[in-house]
Amino acid sequence: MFKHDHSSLVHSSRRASRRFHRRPTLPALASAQPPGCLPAASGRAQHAHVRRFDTRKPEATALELLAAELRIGDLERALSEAREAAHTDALTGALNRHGFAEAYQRETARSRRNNSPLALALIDLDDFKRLNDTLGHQVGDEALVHLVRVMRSALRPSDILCRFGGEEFVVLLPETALSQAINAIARFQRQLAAQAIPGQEIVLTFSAGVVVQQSGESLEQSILRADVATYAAKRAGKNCVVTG
Ligand SMILES: Nc1nc2c(ncn2[C@@H]2O[C@H](COP(=O)(O)OP(=O)(O)OP(=O)(O)O)[C@@H](O)[C@H]2O)c(=O)[nH]1
Repeated sequence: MFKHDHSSLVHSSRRASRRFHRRPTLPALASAQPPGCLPAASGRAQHAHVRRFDTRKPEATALELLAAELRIGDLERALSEAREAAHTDALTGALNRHGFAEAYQRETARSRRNNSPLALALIDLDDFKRLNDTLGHQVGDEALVHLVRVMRSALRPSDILCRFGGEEFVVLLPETALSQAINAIARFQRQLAAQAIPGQEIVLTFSAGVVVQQSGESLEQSILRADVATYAAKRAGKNCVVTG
């Protein structure tokens, strides 16, 4: 009986000790007591508490650091996705106006620094309203995606492509003189004519106005000249390139 009582005391003491050591190892964040404050228990418990603080704190810190690093990684990914979304047209993946404005600043600065020509083309799909009206907006959207895909494959990787609005796109061609820009856009025209919209038997055509940025000219002024040239291309019967 006595022996039994003794062993049960030992067992209950060991169980208490195991329970104690199984407690969470990140206590400082959630504890009602300030760090280092000893519980109102026996001297034995106080001793255990001090030991727990001394030996487990480095472990807790490593876990906290790891959790913080993972969280920072998540936040960086979310930030990069938000930045991308703010600069990109959701339908086609081309830059939107905001993204284009940034790219334009970068390219005009480079063009000035290197004294190299910077060409700009305004591209406006022909009879897009008719396509929407006859085949529906869904096919109209697919046509826009198709246009951007073909344009990407036809142009240089360094050329910058922006959906300016609706069925109107702007392409910035760095280090490109006027005659080279006309050739590039005409090549794109030929490639587009050779590829129907996937699942449809329709090819797209567009009218384009091409300019080279003049010294001291703003983006708005370049776009206006390109717009006048595009309008001239429409009046000339569409599916052609006019310079401004
Ligand atoms: N499917 C689709 N259609 C769009 C989108 N944005 C604009 N449009 C349509 O594009 C059409 C543009 O019509 P218009 O400005 O008359 O131009 P167009 O029919 O191409 O005529 P031209 O430029 O003279 O050849 C309108 O019907 C718009 O609704 C879009 O994101 N998706």
